Amino acid sequence: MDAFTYQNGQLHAEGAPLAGIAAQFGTPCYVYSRASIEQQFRAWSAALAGQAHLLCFAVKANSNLAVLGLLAKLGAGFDIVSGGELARVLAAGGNPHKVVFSGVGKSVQEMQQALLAGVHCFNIESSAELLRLQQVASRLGIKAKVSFRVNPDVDAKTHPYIATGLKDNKFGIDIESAEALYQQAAELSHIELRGIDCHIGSQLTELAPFLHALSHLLDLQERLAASGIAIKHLNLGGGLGVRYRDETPPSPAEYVNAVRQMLKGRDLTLIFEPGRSVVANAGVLLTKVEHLKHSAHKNFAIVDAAMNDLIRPALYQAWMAIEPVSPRAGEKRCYDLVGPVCETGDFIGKQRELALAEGDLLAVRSAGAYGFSMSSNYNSRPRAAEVLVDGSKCHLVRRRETVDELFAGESLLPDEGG
Ligand SMILES: Cc1ncc(COP(=O)(O)O)c(C=O)c1O
Ligand SMILES: N[C@@H](CCCC[NH3+])C(=O)O
Repeated sequence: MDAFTYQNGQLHAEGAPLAGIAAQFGTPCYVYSRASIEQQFRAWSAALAGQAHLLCFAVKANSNLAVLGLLAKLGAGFDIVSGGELARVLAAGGNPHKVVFSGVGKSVQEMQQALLAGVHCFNIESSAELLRLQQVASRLGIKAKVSFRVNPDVDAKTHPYIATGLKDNKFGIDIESAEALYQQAAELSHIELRGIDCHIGSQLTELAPFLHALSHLLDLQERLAASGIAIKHLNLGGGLGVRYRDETPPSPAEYVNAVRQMLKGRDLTLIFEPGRSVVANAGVLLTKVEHLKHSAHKNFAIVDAAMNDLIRPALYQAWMAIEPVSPRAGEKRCYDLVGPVCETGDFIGKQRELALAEGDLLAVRSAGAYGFSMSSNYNSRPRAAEVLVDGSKCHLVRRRETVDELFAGESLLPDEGG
């Protein structure tokens, strides 16, 4: 399902015209479709029907409270990577017992917060982290449930900045040395071994790397079982890709079916941590053309959204579709769409054939994942508003930041006079 369609020549989010949203809430503005988020999450759940599982939405992909709240109501668990994300999950009504805590650098304070909240599992990425967790847990008198994130040295065939399953990446434990670590953990008083975890990268468009990694995990599970360590769950992380342009990623059902085939006969709970595949295509970034700038060899459309609002093009050279909200007749030109930020890398899209005039609205598609959640205040730009559309109703789920808020925590030096 595509929630963003032209109706009477106007781009809509479900039943709401994007031009109306821009008029009401201003631009730049993120717009999400409730139906689209729910449909994608349900596609994952349906694929796992009849299999013991936990679906933990990766909060980093889109951490707006309203989005987390919708998913919590559908029974989602959450994959978090910070104390801040845990606080968001709790504020959105998420169940802490369905939370898995990932990330290479958990602080003492964050471990404590997660233990007290009663999270389902810590995904541990080093022996140093294991020993720290043992200390914190024993101080609190709580047993920490743990899985080790192993690095299976599998090429995810994605952008190098978002590949995480190769030996050179900072993530996970070399799968060769994992067994020794499980043995060490089994001796610790406040650690309870639960699972094996991996996440080899994001925006994967083929099944083979996932299944290759899974085969390594199953080998490890067998070796551990032979040495008396029973594993209850396998966590395959996130990573399922989406279509930005012409990619043809597997559906959640195709992916999950292939995994279930390989699991046959084993009594294991499956955990997944999907982020992008749930929300990317459920969101757009709405932006307005401020100026057109033509020279002999280049046409620029300067829009009011910039790299601080959406960093994916600048950071990964990511291609995001850009569509006019009210397509106009007239000559198309080849434009680079750039933001107002003072960086040459500040672009939203390059070489796009569009007919444009000042004041036109554009929708940057597939912006529901790693859009607002990666935005910043660079150039002292307040962060965008976020709107969640439900049918023809538009809910402002985060108001635009104000300039005063940007420096509210700052202070001038004390007066040095007299
Ligand atoms: C540990 C972990 N789990 C889950 C995810 C979510 O990945 P994706 O958005 O590709 O599904 C990520 C991000 O890549 C991650 O680092
Ligand atoms: N932020 C990345 C995905 C990496 C997620 C972090 N594990 C993106 O926009 O594609």
